[in-house]
Amino acid sequence: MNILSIAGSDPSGGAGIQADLKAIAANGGYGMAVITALTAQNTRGVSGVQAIDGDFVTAQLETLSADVRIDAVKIGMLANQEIIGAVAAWLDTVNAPVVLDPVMVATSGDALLEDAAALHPLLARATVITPNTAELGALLGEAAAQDWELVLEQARRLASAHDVLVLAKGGHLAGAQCPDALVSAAGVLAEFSSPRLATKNTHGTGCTLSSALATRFAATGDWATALEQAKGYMLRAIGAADELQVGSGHGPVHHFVDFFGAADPMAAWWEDIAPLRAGIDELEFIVQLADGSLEREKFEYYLAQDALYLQRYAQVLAQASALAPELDSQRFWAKGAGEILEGELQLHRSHLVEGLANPSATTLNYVNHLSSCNSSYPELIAAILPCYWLYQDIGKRLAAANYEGHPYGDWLQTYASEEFDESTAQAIGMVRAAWKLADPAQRERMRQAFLRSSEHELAFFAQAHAESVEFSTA
Ligand SMILES: Nc1ncnc2c1ncn2[C@@H]1O[C@H](COP(=O)(O)OP(=O)(O)O)[C@@H](O)[C@H]1O
Ligand SMILES: Cc1ncc(COP(=O)(O)OP(=O)(O)O)c(N)n1
Repeated sequence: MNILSIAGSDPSGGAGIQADLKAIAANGGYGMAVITALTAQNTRGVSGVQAIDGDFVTAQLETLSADVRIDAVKIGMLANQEIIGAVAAWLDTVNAPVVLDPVMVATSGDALLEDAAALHPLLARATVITPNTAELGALLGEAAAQDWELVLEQARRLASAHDVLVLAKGGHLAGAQCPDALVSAAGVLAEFSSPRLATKNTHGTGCTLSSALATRFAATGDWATALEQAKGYMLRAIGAADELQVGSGHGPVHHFVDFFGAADPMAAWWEDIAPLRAGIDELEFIVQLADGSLEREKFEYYLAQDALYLQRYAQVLAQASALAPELDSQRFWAKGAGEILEGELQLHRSHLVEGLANPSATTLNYVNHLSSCNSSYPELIAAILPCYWLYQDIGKRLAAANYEGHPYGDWLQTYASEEFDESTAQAIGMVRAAWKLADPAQRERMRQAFLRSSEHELAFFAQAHAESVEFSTA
């Protein structure tokens, strides 16, 4: 997908054309750039602006569109009326979706456009306009809204006045959440909210979000989907902004967080439990399960406890779904809960002759640990993860040991399927994403929740043989 950014240059690389090209590439597009203005700018502010001649902006645009197919256009800083006129005239000659970020003022407070009203001829030519609260107010000739209801109301009026979609953004409001909504003259079409991250490094968020939105729309053809994806990307990029050390003011977001973010914490956690994993492999229960010599009574004891555990685990997954910050993770955890209730528990019951037993102390300890994490989404999913990851890991070795006529053959196969691999990879990805957004204290609580659950897994496998487990990863 070829995405054109028409915008100003920010030499610090956090906003403007430089941010646009990074965000377009990070979202899978091929970025192109027509420059409207040079700024002398760093993370502390703008010290100068030199606009490009309107005729030369036209020359850049016409030369490009004479040769290259353009799948979406993102417009940022336009500096003055002459450039706005040049861009508006060129837009009449092309047929591509247009995301217009009506850049007026930088985070530092410096003006980047002479007059808000000058943008009016462009508004009806755009497909989506992405004003922040100050820009939304300025386009309507009103004060900036201070609450989300008024932002949505102003966005609806702007959409109606110019027959355009408006992306209302709540980044500048107070509160723990940052809501964004796609608004038409008829009202809100889609709304996505994210936690407000505690960082001063938000330089270029508007440029980045609008470029990601244009790119994701070119790829998906659906504005709501594009916004959901762009917002998720934005959150990850802001979440990793502090990893970069650029300037002493408002630094940039981490545009390539998905490629070059900090060393993978999940790999470190997996290493932390390496001795524990080796301990599980050596348990009599696992060894005998693999070679088929495990007494049926012990297998049934384990299965009965596991069935009790899974009933509770399904509730914990449902709770993770309820706490999840966005749709993909809500769906994933809810689906996991459903699969346990409809699939896995059936398999257990098919092996059990009698009704379910009472939970053992080991089982209760494990589910109590999960419950103790259930008010914090990051900690809860970190506690949930070992049950996916360790079973997938052990499942591979058990499946390899399976043989024709193995007494527990169908059970050995369950955790070695491609579907389970996929679910485990997704669960790891979601914990990793939550970790990236967490502050250091919360990251440590997540790690502890993961380690404790891993210990409970070891104890759980050991209980049928009443093997004593003295293990701590602390
Ligand atoms: N501290 C933050 N935490 C999470 N998201 C943020 C934060 N600040 C801005 N955003 C998001 O960045 C995007 C750009 O928003 P905003 O800051 O309102 O626009 P602009 O950069 O144009 O002033 C929005 O999706 C907003 O929710
Ligand atoms: C050259 C240039 N263009 C736009 C901006 C403002 O960008 P924005 O994404 O609104 O980011 P903030 O800096 O306001 O967060 C800019 N500074 N320079």
